[in-house]
Amino acid sequence: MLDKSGILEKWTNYWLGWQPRFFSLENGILSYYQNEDEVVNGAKSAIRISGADVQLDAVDPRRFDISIGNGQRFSVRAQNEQERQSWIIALAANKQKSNEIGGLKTTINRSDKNEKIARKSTELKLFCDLLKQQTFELKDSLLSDDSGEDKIDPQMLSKKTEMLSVTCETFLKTLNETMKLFDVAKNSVGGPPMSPKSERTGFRRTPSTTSLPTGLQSPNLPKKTDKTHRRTNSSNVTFRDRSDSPSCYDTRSLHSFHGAICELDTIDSETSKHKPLGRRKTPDTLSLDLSKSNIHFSEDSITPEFESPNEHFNVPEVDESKESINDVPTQVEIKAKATSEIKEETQESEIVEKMFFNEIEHSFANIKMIQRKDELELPVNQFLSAAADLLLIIDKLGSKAFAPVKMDINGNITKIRKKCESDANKFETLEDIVRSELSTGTTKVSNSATDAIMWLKRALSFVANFLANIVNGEKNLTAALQKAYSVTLSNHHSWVVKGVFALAVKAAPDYNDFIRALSSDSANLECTKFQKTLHAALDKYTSALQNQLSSLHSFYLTNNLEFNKLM
Ligand SMILES: CCCCCCCCCCCCC/C=C/[C@@H](O)[C@H](CO[C@@H]1O[C@H](CO)[C@@H](O)[C@H](O)[C@H]1O)NC(=O)CCCCCCCCCCCCCCCCC
Repeated sequence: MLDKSGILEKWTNYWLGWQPRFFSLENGILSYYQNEDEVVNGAKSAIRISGADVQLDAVDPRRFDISIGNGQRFSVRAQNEQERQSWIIALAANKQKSNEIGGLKTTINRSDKNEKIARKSTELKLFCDLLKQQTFELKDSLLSDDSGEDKIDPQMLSKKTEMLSVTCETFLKTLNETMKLFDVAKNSVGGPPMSPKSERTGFRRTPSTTSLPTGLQSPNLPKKTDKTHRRTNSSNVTFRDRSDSPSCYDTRSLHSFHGAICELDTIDSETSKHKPLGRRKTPDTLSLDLSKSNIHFSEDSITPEFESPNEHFNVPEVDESKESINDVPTQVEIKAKATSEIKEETQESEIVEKMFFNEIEHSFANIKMIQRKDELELPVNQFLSAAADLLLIIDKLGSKAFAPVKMDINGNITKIRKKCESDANKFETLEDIVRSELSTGTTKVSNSATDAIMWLKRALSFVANFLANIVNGEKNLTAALQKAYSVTLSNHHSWVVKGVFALAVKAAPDYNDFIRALSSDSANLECTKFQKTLHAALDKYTSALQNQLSSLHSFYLTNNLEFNKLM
């Protein structure tokens, strides 16, 4: 999960206005403290983010509001727009993750479809922000600097465009999924089905604000010409409306939500001037309550002060899932198990050939480190070949979302190889290469091999950590990746790359598909022997890689080469 902490200004009341507070987002809980020193004394308040809805303020680029249900919300301001984006991504990733873990439990009685739509909507908002930011970054990297010199770095450019294309693809995929969900939701409340053509493409023509299909438009919904009832802004997805009828899962609400998603760019922000919060009454607001995954009219949403005596921990109860009482195996099942065990015995000899680890030519598990003085060092060729072979698994997983990862690792392997080829010195170990750059003072020059080895080390640490999580029994790949990311790469990444990570993780396969990718097509994943053998091989591979990386990392630390510029 993308955890985050730092100072945000929180709206307190009209007397005190915006006050700096220390916020911490961890494991799906957003807590805040008077200041960082107060963390030891416990939070002033905390909310579970899975039950909250985050809204960007359309006017103030630093501000966002967090609705915590029952019409309650609080407002905060980041230091700048980028910092706000970074919080939004962290909140969205936490929300997404919390929902994966416990979302359905907390909303057991609510419509699954609406829950999904709500999540998709949050994701779309996030991707939209990411797209904008990545486009600006791309533009920036294409502009010459003040000296008039061309500062285009082809490798950097291609990395950025690759990441942008991942974001675009995921955005479209999510939009497509959202449209399908809408269609299902609408059909289930009596709306017309998609036309065969739009069904095929997954997209439909977007009704404009004034032209929702006749019959779908509520007489109470705002008319575009009616200035007093314009949409307030694009991000809040909140409408002014005259209606006073609260209604969950209302056909009319679903249609207006559909319109909202599709019209993000055409929404009028004229009426969106913000009153600072405090106790503010916003009568007749038609809002999309994403946390509850339903869309409702709240007649009277009072915004409480987060610090008022009424503010509270809004951590919804989680229903424990009930255990099945039907776990005792029947005689037939016992027999079947015995038969499959016999089969497994006979398959045992084939198992060994059926795994990624035996198919690759170069494995970290087979690397023999080289003794130098008191230290063991890493043989260049063996290590780079093992890293290159690791990428084969990414090919097998097949998603384009992993392209930036492949490119990054491949790029570094190539840089290191080139360094070896261009230098008359014969480098036996990776450490030899770094020592050579240390002696010439070139470790920090652009495209140095020292830099490439450092990033390769970081990428592989991520992989090793991810695999260790699997070896330790984590069966949720997204969780394994997120845990690995938070302890290895996250500290080195800017919020844009963190966003790309959040997207790439969405393309992660499920556990069985991953195991299948590590096996041959004919492998029997159910077979216990196969599982044990695979587990042992994975363990061996991971431990070897961890040892090698830890030795390389010590070398970097000793030589003060580990630096922390955010990428
Ligand atoms: C199950 C597979 C899921 C994979 C999900 C992975 C998602 C990771 C997404 C991260 C995207 C990062 C893209 C690139 C970021 C770069 O900006 C960053 C910095 O680059 C460096 O910049 C330097 C300065 O200019 C430059 O000099 C240097 O050359 C360049 O590298 N790079 C990084 O942060 C490195 C990120 C690498 C991420 C590695 C992920 C590897 C995932 C592999 C998973 C497969 C595991 C299966 C293994 C099974 C084996 C048995």
